[in-house]
Amino acid sequence: MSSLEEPLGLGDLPKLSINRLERFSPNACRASADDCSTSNYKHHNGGNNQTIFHSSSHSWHMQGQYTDSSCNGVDMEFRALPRKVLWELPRFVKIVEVGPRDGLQNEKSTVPASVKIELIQKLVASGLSVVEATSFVSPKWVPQLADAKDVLQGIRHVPDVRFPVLTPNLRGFEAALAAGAKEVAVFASASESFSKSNLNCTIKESLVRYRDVVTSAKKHGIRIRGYVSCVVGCPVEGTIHPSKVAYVAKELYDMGCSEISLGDTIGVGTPGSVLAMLEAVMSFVPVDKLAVHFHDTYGQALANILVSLQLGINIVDSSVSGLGGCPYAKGATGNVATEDVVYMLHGLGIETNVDLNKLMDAGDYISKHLGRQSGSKTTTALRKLTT
Ligand SMILES: CC(C)(COP(=O)([O-])OP(=O)([O-])OC[C@H]1O[C@@H](n2cnc3c(N)ncnc32)[C@H](O)[C@@H]1OP(=O)([O-])[O-])[C@@H](O)C(=O)NCCC(=O)NCCSC(=O)C[C@@](C)(O)CC(=O)[O-]
Repeated sequence: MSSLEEPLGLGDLPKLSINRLERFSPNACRASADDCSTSNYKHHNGGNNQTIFHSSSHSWHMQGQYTDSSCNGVDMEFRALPRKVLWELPRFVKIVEVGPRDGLQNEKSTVPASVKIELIQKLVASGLSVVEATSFVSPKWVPQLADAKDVLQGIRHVPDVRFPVLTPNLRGFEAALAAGAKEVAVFASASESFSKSNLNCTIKESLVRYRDVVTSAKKHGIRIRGYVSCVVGCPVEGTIHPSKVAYVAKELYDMGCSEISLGDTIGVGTPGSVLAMLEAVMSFVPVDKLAVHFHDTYGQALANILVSLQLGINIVDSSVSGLGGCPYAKGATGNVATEDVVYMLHGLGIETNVDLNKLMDAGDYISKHLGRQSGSKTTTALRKLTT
């Protein structure tokens, strides 16, 4: 065996003392409630009670062993680490499930309305409180969602859940309203080329249309979400400058959208490019009005979500089983899988109100219908353990 293949012994780690390594274990400092003060499970950040570092977490490393006051032998520098990483995270993240819309709009075969309705009911049963149900768009452009009215009819009795639907223009808004929609979403782009291929109009023209939709929605007391797509990259134009994203986000916010979802439509973002984009947008739109929407083409979505949470965002879009892609963005894969997001958030001690097992059942249901394996790594791993 070459030295590279040999496992490292503790003595090979000169920078970490053995004491430190022992403490970095689930059983370390068990008696922390007695030995260590737990008084530091308060939230800092000027009383912002959204931040985390609380004892109700599921993670061993947050169960009480790290405190400010003296705990015999515990290295201050080491104790600072989880604080540094976790301090600014929200306690609760609202997940906006977009699988039935963003996911199924991209399927080659059209999924029957009855299956969509059952999927939505299963998603709701898992605890999700916002499920984007469908789109009132041209059936010529997106035939997969031509049954929007039937889907909305099928879920109209489901209580206490928000079901936003996409509306590209006044016509779509009126159709959604007639079908019983209580919440709609308009979707602009930060890329001129993508706006033209997705909406057949310029960014400015789309904003004019959306102003009409928002005005009408306000009259009817309908809540409106605004999307910005291509927030870091466009399939035609390549890199998108953060200032373009900030401009469109601000326009949508100023016209009355209550929440702005920032979509990395082709999944090219990294924590670096996402950070720059979010900084620009946050100069114009309050952070509590922002959501992030990552596709996982390059496997960066969870990292991008984490960096977004660290900046204070607490609304995350995702798609059960990682369904999706984008009909106008060749090669773009699905949204980040909701199961993977929930697994990560719960691992960080962040609440979601979502039951992971029930969510995986919903994912299994639609994956089985589509005749393929779940796109969720969490589901794949956990199912292997139980079969
Ligand atoms: C925007 C339009 C409507 C303009 O469509 P258009 O072709 O520019 O305009 P048009 O007015 O000439 O309409 C063409 C046909 O659509 C009809 N029409 C017109 N409006 C509607 C409507 N609301 N509902 C039903 N039908 C409609 C209209 O009546 C006409 O029918 P025809 O006369 O040919 O028989 C069209 O381009 C369209 O529907 N595009 C689909 C856009 C779409 O759904 N894209 C996928 C969304 S995904 C996304 O944007 C990204 C996001 C949000 O997921 C975030 C991310 O992932 O990053």
